[in-house]
Amino acid sequence: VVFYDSPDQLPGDVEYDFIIAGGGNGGGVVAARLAENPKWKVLVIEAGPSNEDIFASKVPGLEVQVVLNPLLDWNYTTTPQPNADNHTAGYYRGKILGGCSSHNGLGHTRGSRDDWDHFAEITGQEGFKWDHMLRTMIAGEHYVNDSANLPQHNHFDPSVHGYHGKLFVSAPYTIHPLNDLFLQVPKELPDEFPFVLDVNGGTPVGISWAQFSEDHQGTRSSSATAYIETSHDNLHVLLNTYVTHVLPVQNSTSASKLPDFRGIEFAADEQAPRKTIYAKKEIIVSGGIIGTPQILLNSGIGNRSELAVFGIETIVDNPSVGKNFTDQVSVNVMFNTTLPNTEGDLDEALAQWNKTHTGPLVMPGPLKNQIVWVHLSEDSPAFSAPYNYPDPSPGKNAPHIEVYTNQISATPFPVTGQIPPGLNGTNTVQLSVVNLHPFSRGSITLSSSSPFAAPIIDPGLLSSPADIAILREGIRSAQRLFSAPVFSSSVFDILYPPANIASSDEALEAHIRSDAGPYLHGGCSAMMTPKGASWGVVDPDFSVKGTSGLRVVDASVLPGLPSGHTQASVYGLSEVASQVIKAKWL
Ligand SMILES: Cc1cc2nc3c(=O)[nH]c(=O)nc-3n(C[C@H](O)[C@H](O)[C@H](O)COP(=O)(O)OP(=O)(O)OC[C@H]3O[C@@H](n4cnc5c(N)ncnc54)[C@H](O)[C@@H]3O)c2cc1C
Repeated sequence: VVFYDSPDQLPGDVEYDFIIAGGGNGGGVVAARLAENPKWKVLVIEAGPSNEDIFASKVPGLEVQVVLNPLLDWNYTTTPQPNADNHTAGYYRGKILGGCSSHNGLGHTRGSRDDWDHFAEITGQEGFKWDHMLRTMIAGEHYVNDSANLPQHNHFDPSVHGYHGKLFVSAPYTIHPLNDLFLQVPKELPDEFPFVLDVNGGTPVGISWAQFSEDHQGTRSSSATAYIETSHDNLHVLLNTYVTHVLPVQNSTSASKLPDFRGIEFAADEQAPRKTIYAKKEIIVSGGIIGTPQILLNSGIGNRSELAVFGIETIVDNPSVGKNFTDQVSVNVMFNTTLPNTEGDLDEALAQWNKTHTGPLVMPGPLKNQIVWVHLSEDSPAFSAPYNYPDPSPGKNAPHIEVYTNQISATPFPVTGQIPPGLNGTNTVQLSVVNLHPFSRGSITLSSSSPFAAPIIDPGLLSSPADIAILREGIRSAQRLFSAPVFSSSVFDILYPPANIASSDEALEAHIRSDAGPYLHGGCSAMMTPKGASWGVVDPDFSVKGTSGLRVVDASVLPGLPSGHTQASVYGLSEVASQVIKAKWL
């Protein structure tokens, strides 16, 4: 791979077959896969810097240092959320080669077979069917032992993993008494919390050991390290450069009558001169859930009346661009506990990581060892009278709820709601309860005619009352989990929200509205729909409706959210997109 740090360095005499706008999670995969053909020249244009010298991006436990670094993140904030007490939330997105895969929490979860079969059915993209997706994900994976070579028996199912692919995945864990307690729960409450041998086998409902995108050295594996850095010199990467527009080719000779969007305009910053180049074959937009709709809208692909407000000429009138944006919703929950707290000394941990690549910093958090996924039953109060909300889950293998422990600490996790008096000083087990399949939809819209201005980000948090009912039942599920007999002498009352609030639907609803935030697993803002559908942004072959020469490959094309964290889905769908694009040009 050849890197250029600014537009001035880009050679003027290279004709690229493919140009990719955004070198993030999806863009990195598709760039590297296309560059596997030595006859093709591929260019990636990425707004952020290289990941190579960013130490905190390598060390899983230093994730937050990258996320909160204003030079490596886009620092977005949502609009005030009217259904969540009007609060705003930070909406983090990586601005670094590898995108979010260079600064996320590394949790690697493929979703359920029901999610992918459903995605295939509603889009017509056969490659999304679970059986094909599983083969694709296995082929892309290089599963390894964790850096401390901890016992792995009964932690994973070797038959659902790949050992020769690009992305490193492993299952490190910290040693803590909670591990064995969690393993006892499936014996005591097997109906709601069965033991699942592998979090990534397609049937994830229950309690399983977590897996992470990192290698045998306890070092992050990302689309930048696993895909881009391992490519040959026919892959060029232009860093620190913004894509402002994709442009139609004038007097195109393309057989298609549709606008031929093989041009791309870019600049180092708002003051710098704009440059334009054209791809011989295709432009692929991979700017992520916010950057992608922003680039399309700036380029005149969007709702005509909304574009007119900013004086942008509409080339393709498509009202779906930037709409349907959705994210999972999480709330903080804390229980009183006598279990040992998980706080440690950062300097010591860093010294250990530097010396042996083991210890707490191998993990993105001190207690992310096991993940709990719950499928609410058909007669759950959320789906029964008086609420009778529809069930958003695509099938019995797809959980509605995630319960994920973060840490045990005497210091309350920062929360937006009121901390109950007396909580300080009590050890609390702190967890996230997440609604994985929200009905609520928001939008990404332009705020200005300048392509450099942050767009308006509205996740539409809790705009559907069903999402609140599901979160209520999620909190109650977490209460049932910690009421298992095995916790009788170690985990006690729910402290946040307090028990009297958790027991009342109305009080719990008010609490959820005050505490809920986006889980940063957004998707669907340039959603895939069947060919010929009157709505949606891309066709099943990832091409932008109403255009030629232009595709989108990133989380924005997801037709819904998976039952899990989103990066494995982005790796998987980007591999499928690469197969589709390669097949077209062979
Ligand atoms: C803090 C955080 C923690 C997370 N934790 C997890 C986790 O533990 N597990 C998990 O599975 N998922 C996690 N996620 C979500 C997951 O990382 C994302 O869903 C996924 O990586 C998104 O991939 P993408 O390709 O759609 O976008 P991105 O990876 O965001 O890629 C978009 C790229 O395009 C670039 N770009 C955007 N606009 C432009 C422009 N105009 N010009 C040039 N470049 C541009 C960006 O800089 C970025 O590099 C987390 C996300 C965040 C923010």
